[in-house]
Amino acid sequence: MSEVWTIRRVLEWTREYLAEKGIENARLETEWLLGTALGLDRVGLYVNFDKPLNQNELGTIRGLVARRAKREPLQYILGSQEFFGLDFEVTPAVLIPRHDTEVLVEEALKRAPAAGSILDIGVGSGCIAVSLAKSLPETAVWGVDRSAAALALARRNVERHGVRVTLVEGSLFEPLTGERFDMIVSNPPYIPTADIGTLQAEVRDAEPLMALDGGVDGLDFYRLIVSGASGHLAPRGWLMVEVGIGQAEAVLGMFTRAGFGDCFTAKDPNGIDRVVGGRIP
Ligand SMILES: C[S@@+](CC[C@H](N)C(=O)[O-])C[C@H]1O[C@@H](n2cnc3c(N)ncnc32)[C@H](O)[C@@H]1O
Repeated sequence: MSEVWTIRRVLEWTREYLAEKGIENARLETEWLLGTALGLDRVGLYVNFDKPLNQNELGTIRGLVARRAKREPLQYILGSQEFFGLDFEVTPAVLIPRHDTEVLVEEALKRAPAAGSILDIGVGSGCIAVSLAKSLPETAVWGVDRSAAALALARRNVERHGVRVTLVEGSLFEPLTGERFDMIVSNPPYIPTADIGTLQAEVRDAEPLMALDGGVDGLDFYRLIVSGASGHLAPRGWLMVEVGIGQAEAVLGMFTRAGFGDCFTAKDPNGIDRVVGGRIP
């Protein structure tokens, strides 16, 4: 006799299965996965609790749940992540936007000229550049990344949100000869190479190494960005970067030694110094 799999039954079974696999928010994640597979929001799932699912629907759900059980990040499976109130497409070509990075956008918006120019180094999904372009429609926003696959996705996110961002491929300032900006922002790779193996499986095995590895002490990109920025900033131009836990002091030291003034740090919602900034004289 074939069993009847209702939404309620699949929800319960999947929640238990994912919890056994060590997924922390198994109930919530189950709802997201089923909702995506069935094209329903949370309320839609609940009002259809007793609806039996057909073989096609069960097959789709099985595929998504198997991916999550193998610790693929939920955002890659769902194909999106919210950042600064906007929905971004994400694929394994890019780092999943983190809410901590919103502090960098907030600090940039406090200081950005209304109609200037901003460069985002390591644009990835485009979450920072698109958020800035959305809030500053008169500003020329640029994004650079070494990854062609990341840039292709950033381009889709730029189009999705109807903004204008100039995207260029290359390493750091290399494709930007002769260009100067009123502000440079960056969330560069900052994990020390030796720590990458100790990261959560979802990050270590699924997110691009090129987005994570910051060299032996994690600070390689800050050295390169701080030393190169003055050649690409307009007078009084700001540089601001996201930093990892415990890196703010070292990065602030690089800013002051390089002659940046009005230096500051800003904390994320957990009270961790997350942004370092300053401007050239
Ligand atoms: C930590 S991710 C940040 C992505 C996105 N800006 C965000 O905040 O979610 C760093 C990005 O820097 C890019 N990247 C790594 N090395 C680079 C380089 N030498 N030049 C330009 N971009 C680089 C990676 O491809 C990745 O997209």
